[in-house]
Amino acid sequence: MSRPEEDAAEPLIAEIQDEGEERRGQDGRGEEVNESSIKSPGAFIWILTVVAGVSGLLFGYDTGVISSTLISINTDLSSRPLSTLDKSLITSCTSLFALFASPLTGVLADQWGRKKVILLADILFVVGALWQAWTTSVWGMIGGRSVVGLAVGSASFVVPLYISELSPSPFRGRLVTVVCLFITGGQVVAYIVGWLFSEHAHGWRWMVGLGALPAALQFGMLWFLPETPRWLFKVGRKEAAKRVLGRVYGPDAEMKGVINGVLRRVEKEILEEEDARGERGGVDEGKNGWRAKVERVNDGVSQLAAVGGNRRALIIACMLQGFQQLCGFNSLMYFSATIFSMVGFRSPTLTSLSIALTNFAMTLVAFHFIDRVGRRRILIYSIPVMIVGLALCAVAFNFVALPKQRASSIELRADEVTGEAARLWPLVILVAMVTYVAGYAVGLGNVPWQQSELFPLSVRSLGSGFATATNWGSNFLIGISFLPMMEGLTPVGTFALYTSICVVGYVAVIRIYPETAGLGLEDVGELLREGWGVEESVRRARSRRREVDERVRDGR
Ligand SMILES: O[C@H]1[C@H](O)[C@@H](O)[C@H](O)[C@@H](O)[C@H]1O
Repeated sequence: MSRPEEDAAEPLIAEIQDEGEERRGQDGRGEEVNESSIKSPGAFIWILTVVAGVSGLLFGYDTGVISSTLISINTDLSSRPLSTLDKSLITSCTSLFALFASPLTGVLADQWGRKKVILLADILFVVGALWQAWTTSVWGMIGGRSVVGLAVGSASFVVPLYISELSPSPFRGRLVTVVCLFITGGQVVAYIVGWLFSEHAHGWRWMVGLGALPAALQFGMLWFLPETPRWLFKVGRKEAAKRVLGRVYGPDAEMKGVINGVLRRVEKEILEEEDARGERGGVDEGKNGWRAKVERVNDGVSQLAAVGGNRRALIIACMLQGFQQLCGFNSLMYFSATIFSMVGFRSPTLTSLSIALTNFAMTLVAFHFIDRVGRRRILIYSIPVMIVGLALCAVAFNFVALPKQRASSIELRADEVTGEAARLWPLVILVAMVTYVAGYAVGLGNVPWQQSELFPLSVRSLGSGFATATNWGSNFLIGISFLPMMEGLTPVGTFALYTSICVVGYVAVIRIYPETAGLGLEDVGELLREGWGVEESVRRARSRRREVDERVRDGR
């Protein structure tokens, strides 16, 4: 965290206090009430979300395109066919480098600001895409995919953070979900591009190279967009923070009160944090230079572990990100064509498009409901659907006569599976998988990306970086273990294991994940200060819903 360089905004605090005081309701939470009366996010915030969301498109595209790339490379790299080891390394190096990038750029996002990290990710996306398109060797490809991994790792944590720090709280969930729409949309585009280019000689070079285009476009557009008001305020640029909030909320008089309310809460959080740091004997914010920076990172890490509220936020964020991956979804994303081929579908690539399309379509449903229904409730409704889908898959695999060949072979044909089972049970598996993916996309596929709202400003970036690293670590684990598990544990065992992971995840969500929908970013920290805050959050969410219903009924 850099030293606040005071700008000409000294009177601002007094102004904030006066207006904030004026607008606070009897319950002392007036700003929250004001924000909830905003009807729509406004054009500026939409433009900003869409431009930032392009990183999600790149994330989805680069992770989705690999399955068709691998089957189109033939002998183009190192003048030989790809071995199983080559394929595993090319696929998994992206998640591995993403895993390293997220906590690292979590530190950078505090020191440079959120926007500069997105710009850095764009440069990496362009370099990685062109590198892959031009490479002639397997190791060159692994190098290019690793650079893309650094880009995906940085973008996947900083973009939700950027959007959530800019969004008015009633729309924060939906606006962050736009990123997930871009991710899942990017995966659909990748499947389609893969299918279009797979027939062309060296078409895979286009598949991977095309990723440079949106990144370059985003780089150009992002220059004109602002830094987040929370980060600006944190580094002492209070007037700039106020100007950005003015663009987010609009110029009218009522909004002035809302803006001051937001600034007031941010300031209160910063002051409380400084007091706590003083008591703990933390690093002097006035110091600069590398040593002080490293000390500050150490201080951030120990704050995350030692302060109860931060620790709880970190546990919840990492738990959700871990379950998002360990429930096995990406084994379908990466290997559904292999599975559908194994169980006898004649056109496995086309069948696997149904997985990507369901994922995208149901993320649209999440987009519609996430703020109305709430994060916690949406998980409570959707995880059981995943459990049913996975359990049905495990049962159905019992009745499919699988060929004796290795599960990793994609060359199997339907006529190797005989009898009635060849017709009915593969269809049951398809329906079960689509059901599972639908449940996933509505809840677990996107709720964990709301992670930034769990952390107070002082550790928001670092905490989100660690949670994103948990996501990529678990993603890596699923990617390398799926095919061996299908062989060693059998498909029934593999899907039964994913089912039990979902059951554990469900219980954990019920016990420790509070409802954060509709709360101001600064209120979430208060909720987690003394405990998990589940009951209190559910009570508050109920009363907020009642309030909105009444407003709708009265036509306000
Ligand atoms: O939120 C996204 C989304 O659900 C993607 O489809 C999935 O591939 C990613 O791993 C996940 O983080």
